Parts: sequence; C-alpha cells; structure tokens
Amino acid sequence: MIEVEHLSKIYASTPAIQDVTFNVEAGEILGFLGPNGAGKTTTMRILAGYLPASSGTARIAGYDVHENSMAVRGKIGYLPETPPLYPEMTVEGFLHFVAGIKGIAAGDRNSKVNSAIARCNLEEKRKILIRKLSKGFRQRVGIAQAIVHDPPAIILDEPTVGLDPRQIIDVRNLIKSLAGDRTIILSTHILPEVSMTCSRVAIINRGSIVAINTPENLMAQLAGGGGYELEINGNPIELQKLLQLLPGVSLVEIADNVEGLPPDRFLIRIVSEAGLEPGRDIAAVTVGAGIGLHEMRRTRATLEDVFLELTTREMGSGEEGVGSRE
Ligand SMILES: Nc1ncnc2c1ncn2[C@@H]1O[C@H](COP(=O)(O)OP(=O)(O)OP(=O)(O)O)[C@@H](O)[C@H]1O
Repeated sequence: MIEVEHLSKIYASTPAIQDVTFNVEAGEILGFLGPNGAGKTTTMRILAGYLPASSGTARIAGYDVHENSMAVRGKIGYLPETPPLYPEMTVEGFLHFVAGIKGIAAGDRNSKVNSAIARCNLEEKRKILIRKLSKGFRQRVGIAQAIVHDPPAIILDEPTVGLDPRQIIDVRNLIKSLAGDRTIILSTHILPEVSMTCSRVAIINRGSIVAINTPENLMAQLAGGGGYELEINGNPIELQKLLQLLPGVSLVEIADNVEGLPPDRFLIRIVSEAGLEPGRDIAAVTVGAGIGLHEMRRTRATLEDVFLELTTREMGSGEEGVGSRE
C-alpha cells in the first residue's frame, strides 16, 4: 500500500533524511519512531504530498506522491503535527468544509461527515465551536478531517503530543479502531505508543532507518539484551567473581540504591550472551557458594533498550541495526 524507496531530503545543505526505504502492507499500523529531529515530519510530509523529496520515490496505492499528488491526496488522510483547524467553525461545519475541499460530491458530504463524526466519537460536540473544545477533542476533529473522504491510508504525525493521559488513551484507541482495512503510519517519539498501537516499527535516527521489524522481534534480536536478576544475602563481590567465570555470562553487576531492598540483601544483575541460558549454572554456583538466594528472575530486553541502543550509537560504527531492512 505504501512503498518508499531511497527517499532523501536535503534542506539547503542540511540532509534531513537519507536513503529511507520501507514498505507498509495494507491493514498494517507502522510506528515511525525516532528522537526529535530524526526526520519523521519530513518523511510524513513527503508521503502526504506536501513536500517534494530531493531524490527517491514514494508511492501510495500505486500512485507516485510527486507525479500524482492529487490522486495521492484522495488515497491518504494526513494529520500534521499541528492540525489545520478553523476555531470559529463548528465541528460539523468544519468537516463539511473539508469534505468540499477534498472533492466529495455535495450529495455524499452529509453521510461522509456523519460517518467521520461517529468514528471519532464526536456526536455530542458536532454543533460546538472548535475553539471551545479541549485539546483531546480538537485532536479527534483533526483525525476526523483526515478520514472524512474515507482514504485507505492514514498518516498521523505525533497524534498524542500535548494530550493528558486520559486523552492519550482515547486517541490511541481511536487509532486502533481505524485500522483493519486501512493502512496507518503513526509517527511518534514516545515508546509505549508504538508497542501499544503498532504491528511493526521503523526506528529512524539522524535521517536514516536503523531498524524495521515487529516490536517483539526487535526485542528478541537485541544481542545480549536478556539476563537475570538475583536477590541474595551473602558476599556480593565474591559471588560476582564466581558468576563472571560461567560460560554464557557476559556481565555481572551489583546494583546500587535499590529501593525497598532489606539492608542485608543485594541485587545482582546479570547480562547473558544472546541465545544462551546460563540460569541453571547461576543458581547452582550461588547456592553452592553458601549464599542465600531469595529470588531469581529472568529479565528481557525492552523496546526502550532497543531504541536507546540504536539511537545513541555513534554514526559509522556498525550502523546496520537489528531489524531486517526492506
Ligand atoms: N524547513 C526546514 N529547513 C531546514 N531544516 C529543516 C527544516 N525542517 C526540518 N529541518 C531539519 O531537518 C531535520 C529533520 O527534521 P524533522 O522535523 O523531519 O524531524 P522530526 O523527527 O519530525 O523531529 P520532531 O520530533 O522534533 O518534530 C532536523 O535536523 C531539522 O532541523
């Protein structure tokens, strides 16, 4: 549904994105995750046909975004970072106005507007002036204007920025409810947003895609990300020396300042080598050394670990990333 190939954009002499390539299948929600300034908005604006690329191509439902920008606008709904709302219009009046701009025939506008209002749970606000709405409701109006012409693809740029926690949950649920037959790209710099909403995530850093995969696979592929935590009483330094000798153990740390830990106990964090499970040996060595083992649990890499690993890595030091590039 969305095919992006070798897309680059250079502003004056500053490259904003470089050689960005990815596909989004019909019905998928792709999270476009990256720190501030990574190039998310630039990519979204090119896809929506609002900004020309310096090189490369992007197609939506088979149409080139540059060569067929009018056809593309009919296939795509776009919510920019700051939604283009008219505060002095009512919700319903504004959506009628947008439906007209988007070329919906006059006879179809009522049903399209009503359907967008229903999908975005705006029934009770339809006659209210937009300036009187809370930010959460305004964001829903922004999403309603993006979907009023019932496009098969939707691009949402940072849709939950500035919302309170309740509004964030509402907007995320709304986004999930729009999926199904529609293809959605959701740009965000908020990690939980992608794990809660998206089936796949592309991580962009300094203008380049560094990984693209399901959140689960990204976490599973992070080398050495898994490990164990032990709560012990006994000599932690002695145990650390013994555990460091075990095959499959790459790092043993004694944790500082752990809240809620009784004064005679220590927390040991162990990072294991990818694909190895030294848990049995760890338990046996600990008990064999006469150390009290109060608790032992597995720890797994989180999406946050993956994100930090990929976005804090220095340029030019094995930049390939953990996901499969498309
Ligand atoms: N109009 C412009 N002129 C010059 N440089 C720009 C322009 N727009 C963006 N940039 C630069 O391009 C890079 C990518 O910006 P972009 O807004 O796409 O990032 P982003 O990931 O959306 O960031 P944020 O989350 O902060 O919005 C940044 O270095 C930014 O400073």
